[in-house]
Amino acid sequence: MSLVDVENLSIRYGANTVLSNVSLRIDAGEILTIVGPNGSGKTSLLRAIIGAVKPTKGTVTRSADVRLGYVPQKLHIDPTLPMTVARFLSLPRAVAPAAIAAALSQAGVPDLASAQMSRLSGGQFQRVLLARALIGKPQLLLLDEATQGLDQPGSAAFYRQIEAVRQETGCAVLMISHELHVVMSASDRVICLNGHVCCEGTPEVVASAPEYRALFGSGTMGALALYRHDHDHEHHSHDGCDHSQTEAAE
Ligand SMILES: Nc1ncnc2c1ncn2[C@@H]1O[C@H](COP(=O)(O)OP(=O)(O)OP(=O)(O)O)[C@@H](O)[C@H]1O
Repeated sequence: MSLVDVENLSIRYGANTVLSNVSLRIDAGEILTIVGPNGSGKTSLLRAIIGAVKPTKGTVTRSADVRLGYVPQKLHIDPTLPMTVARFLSLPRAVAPAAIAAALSQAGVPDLASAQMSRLSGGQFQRVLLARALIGKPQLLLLDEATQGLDQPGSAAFYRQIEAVRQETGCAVLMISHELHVVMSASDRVICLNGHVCCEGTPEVVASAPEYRALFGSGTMGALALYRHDHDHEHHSHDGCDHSQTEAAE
């Protein structure tokens, strides 16, 4: 059963078309990763899925009453503001201490309830954001480059936690990531985005696809060649890809 159906989605900001004719579905319980260079429309896609951006064209259909949990890329909290983790998790609505404890435990940081937000390490902070997303018992967890700023072991541990959460709760996960070599192994399916869907499939299929290699290179699963897009691959007319539009938008 699909939780979200995106059909022929296009998003334009003024004259800038950032997504053209993107279609995808997210099924219950699957881990789907979106990869793509900077400015390729990943965040815009995610924001359209949660309803924060209106499609210019196309539709986003969420299954009735689907519960979403969103882990943002970053959240700035004024370091001079005293606030415990438990208090933070009770904003904007009060949450029972047992629910806070359960969410923190699921996020892998069971002992942090009374810690000060300003004293958390980067990895602990991201897990608290994960705990916040888990409080509503989401059926779909959306993560927007949630490991930005963490070192490689830190992000690998974070993604293992995500897999554990999926295992425990059965939620589906949609994540955006630049750390392809790390998330690829944790994903059931990968979509490579560059204003349009360049290629998609299992991690193995995407990693060996010429479109993916053109974007990310092939060394260490592309990890060393991020963000380069030479447009040296060809699209066939039947795949509906139009790079001229994306390039004009960049
Ligand atoms: N609210 C907005 N108004 C105008 N332009 C926007 C808005 N949000 C994003 N953009 C532009 O749309 C393009 C795609 O941005 P988006 O954040 O979706 O890409 P991204 O793939 O997530 O990028 P990154 O990897 O750098 O986070 C960028 O050129 C960006 O400047």
